[in-house]
Amino acid sequence: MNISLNKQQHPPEPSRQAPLVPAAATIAGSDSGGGAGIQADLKTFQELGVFGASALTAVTAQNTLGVHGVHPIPPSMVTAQIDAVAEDIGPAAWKTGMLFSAEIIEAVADRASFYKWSRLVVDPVMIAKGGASLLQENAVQALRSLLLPLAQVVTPNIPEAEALTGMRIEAMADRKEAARRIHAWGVKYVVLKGGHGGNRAQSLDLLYDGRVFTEFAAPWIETRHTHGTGCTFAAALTAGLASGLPMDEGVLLAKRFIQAALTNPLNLGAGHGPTNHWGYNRQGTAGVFFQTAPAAAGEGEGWLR
Ligand SMILES: Nc1ncnc2c1ncn2[C@@H]1O[C@H](COP(=O)(O)OP(=O)(O)OP(=O)(O)O)[C@@H](O)[C@H]1O
Ligand SMILES: Cc1ncc(CO)c(N)n1
Repeated sequence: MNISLNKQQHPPEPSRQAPLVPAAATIAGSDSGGGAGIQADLKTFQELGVFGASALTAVTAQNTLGVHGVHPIPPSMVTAQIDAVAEDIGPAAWKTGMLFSAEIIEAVADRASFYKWSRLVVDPVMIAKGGASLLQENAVQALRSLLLPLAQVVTPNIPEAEALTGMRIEAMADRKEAARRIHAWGVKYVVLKGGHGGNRAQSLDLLYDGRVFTEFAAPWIETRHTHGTGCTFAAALTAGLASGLPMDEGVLLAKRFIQAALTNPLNLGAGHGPTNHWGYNRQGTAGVFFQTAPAAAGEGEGWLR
């Protein structure tokens, strides 16, 4: 029998039938330990009923104790993966995670504007939990000037927001000022995550749409199993947007998902263990509070669901 590995002469006819599930794609690095990066994204998509596609930006040798090595993918290969997914699968939402270099950011921004993605979630990954750098220093500027203006939403943690804006963030007023500055670069929504906020009573995330601040708060969970919380949170938001949720409901879904994923740890690894991606569907979660600010006179304040 003759087996030919040659490329097909004609691309297969794309299906004209409506897909049974929404699709989303992640442009991110591989975490060999399975708790963060592309692995966390795809597991989260799957748990939330969304088909996951991917474009790999880097391979990391990594576990719960640290990052042992980083091998970036050539930018042209990142572009080729995005084109392959965009032209055939047509995801309803895209997410970026570890992008590593200014060259990869340029390639991704080029594709984002070419395909005019309306639902693009940018998680500005910079440093792994153990302290290893996942974004070269000279790439922060590229992220800010090339990618953020094309994003629907950006999800920095506090150190990332500090690196992007160059300001110190301590009080709530600083968080709001940072969100305002980031929003001014053209991104439609900013979610400033509070996992690094130093408040051991609650974890509070702030959504800013250029007009109103919405707070999403949940009880703080004392655990060392926090590897990949940022990736998982942004992936859940991406899945929500791919499923047609408006931004505030997408953030609420993400907050509930990460709360459940932190609640029942899997006890894997000796360091920062992975979160439990099954938690949301197996255990569910309660106690995520939301309020719009200014919260004066109780306007728009309350339990969302
Ligand atoms: N111990 C905790 N208890 C409750 N919620 C938490 C805790 N740690 C993080 N979160 C929540 O998890 C989400 C991710 O936040 P975080 O600020 O930790 O992201 P990150 O630093 O980008 O994660 P990573 O280190 O994986 O990149 C946010 O919704 C945050 O409020
Ligand atoms: C590949 C990868 N992406 C993102 C993070 C951030 O958690 C990580 N540790 N590794």
